Amino acid sequence: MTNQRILAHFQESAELKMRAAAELALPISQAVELMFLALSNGNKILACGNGGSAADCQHFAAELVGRFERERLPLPAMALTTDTSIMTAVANDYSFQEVFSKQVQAFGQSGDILLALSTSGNSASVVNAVNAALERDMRVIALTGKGGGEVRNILTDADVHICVPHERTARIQEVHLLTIHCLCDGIDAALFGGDADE
Ligand SMILES: O=C(CO)[C@@H](O)[C@H](O)[C@H](O)[C@H](O)COP(=O)(O)O
Ligand SMILES: [Zn+2]
Repeated sequence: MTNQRILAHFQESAELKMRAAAELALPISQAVELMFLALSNGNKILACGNGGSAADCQHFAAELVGRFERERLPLPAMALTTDTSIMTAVANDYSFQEVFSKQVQAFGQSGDILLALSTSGNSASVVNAVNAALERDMRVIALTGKGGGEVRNILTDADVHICVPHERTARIQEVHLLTIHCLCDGIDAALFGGDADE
C-alpha cells in the first residue's frame, strides 16, 4: 500500500468528519437529550448492529457501564451483540433477522432507548429490532449512512436519525464511532455540567 493510498483514507475521513459535524450536530444533541432523559428516569439503553457496528455497540456499552472520561456511577447500557447462546439459538431456531428483535422483546421496556446502528439502514436484523422497539414504546436513536435505507422509513418523529452523508461503509463507521464519543461526552456533560476539557 502506497503512502498516497493511506493519505487518501485520512483525507476522505477528515473531510467527511468536518462536513458531518455541521449536518449532525443537531441530531446528536437531540440524541443526548433523549438518552439523558431516559437514564434520569431509570430507563436503559440497548444497542444493536452487525459486524463493525456490533463492535461499536459494545464500545458504547463499555463506556456507559464503565466510564468515558470522567468518574461517575455505572449507567445501564447493554449491547445485544454479545450473548452467543442467545444469538445462535435465535438464528438457528428462527432466523438471523430476529437475533436483535427477540432481545428487544425480552429486555426492552417502555421508555428505554434502542441505539440502532446500520451503515446501510437496510440490515433486516436491525430493521426488525427498530420495529420491535417502537412496538414496545421505546425511542430509537438510529446511526446510519447511505441515505438511511429502510430504517429512515420506519422511524417516527419522536426518534432521532443520525445519518452520515456518505456512501462508503468504512467512512460511515468512522463517523459513527466519533458520534458515539459525542454521545458519551454529552451524557457526562449533562450529568456534571461543562465537559472534561473545559
Ligand atoms: O466493518 C465492516 C465493514 O467496514 C463490516 O463488518 C460490516 O459492518 C458488515 O458488512 C455489516 O454486515 C454491514 O451491515 P450494515 O452496516 O449495512 O447494517
Ligand atoms: Zn469496518
